[in-house]
Amino acid sequence: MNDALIEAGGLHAWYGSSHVLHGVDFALARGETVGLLGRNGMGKSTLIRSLLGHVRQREGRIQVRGRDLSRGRPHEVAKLGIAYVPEGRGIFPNLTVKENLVMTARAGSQGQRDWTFERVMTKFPRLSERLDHLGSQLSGGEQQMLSIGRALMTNPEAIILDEATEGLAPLIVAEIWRVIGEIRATGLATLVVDRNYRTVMANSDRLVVLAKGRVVLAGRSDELQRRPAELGRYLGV
Ligand SMILES: Nc1ncnc2c1ncn2[C@@H]1O[C@H](COP(=O)(O)OP(=O)(O)OP(=O)(O)O)[C@@H](O)[C@H]1O
Repeated sequence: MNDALIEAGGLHAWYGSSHVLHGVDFALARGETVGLLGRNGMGKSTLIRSLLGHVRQREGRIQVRGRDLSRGRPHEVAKLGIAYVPEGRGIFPNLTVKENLVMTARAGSQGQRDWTFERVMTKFPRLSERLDHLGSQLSGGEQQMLSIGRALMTNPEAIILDEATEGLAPLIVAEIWRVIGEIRATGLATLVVDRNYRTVMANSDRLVVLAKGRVVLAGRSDELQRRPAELGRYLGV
C-alpha cells in the first residue's frame, strides 16, 4: 500500500513574474509529522499553498492519496481530507465559537466521524468556556485554537498548520503545541511551519528545510538535530 497522503515532485510556483518555488519534491505519509523550516520568505507558505491548490501559477506533479491533483483546486484537496489552518487563522469573526465549529463539521473522506464537537471540546477547554463568544471577541491564542478545532471538525487525514503559534504568548504557545502533540498521537498526519525550529524539531518525525524555493536539507528530525551547523547555515541561527 502506498502510504503517501501528499506527494509532490518538481514543483514550481510563481507570483506574476516572480518565480518562488524551483522544483520542490515533497511527501507527507500517513501518520507522520513533517516540520517545514526556512528563513522568512524562503517559500514555506507558498509550498503549502501550492500543495493545497491555492497558488494557481504552478507546475509540477501533486498527488493526494494517489490521485493526480497537479491542477487541483482547494476544495478538491480539502475533500480528500487535507485540512488547512492558515497563517492568520481564517475563522468567522461574526459567528460564535460554537457556530464556527458546527458549521465546519462533516464526516471524513472515508466516512469517519472520529472528531465530534464533544471530542474537540475536550482538547480545548478554553473554547468550551467561550462557546457563545463571537470569533472576534477571542484572544489571538483562542482564535488559533478555534481554527485548529475547525480543522479537526472536518475529520481530516492530515492537518497543515502554517505559523500556528505566531505572535502568541509563551503559555499559549505551549498549549497549542500540547494540542498538536495530542493530534499527532491520534495518528493524524501533520505538516507544521513554525519559526521556533527547536520546537518543530522536537515535535516532528521529519524536517524539510527550504532556501530560496529549493529543498536544501531534509531528513529525520533526530538525525538533523545532530547536525546543527548545517541547520544553522540555512536557518540563520
Ligand atoms: N501573494 C504574493 N504575491 C507576490 N509575492 C509573494 C506573495 N506571497 C509571497 N510572496 C513572495 O514569495 C516569496 C516566498 O514567500 P512565502 O510566504 O512562501 O515564504 P515563507 O517561507 O512562508 O516566509 P514567511 O515566514 O515570511 O511567511 C517571498 O519572496 C514573498 O515575498
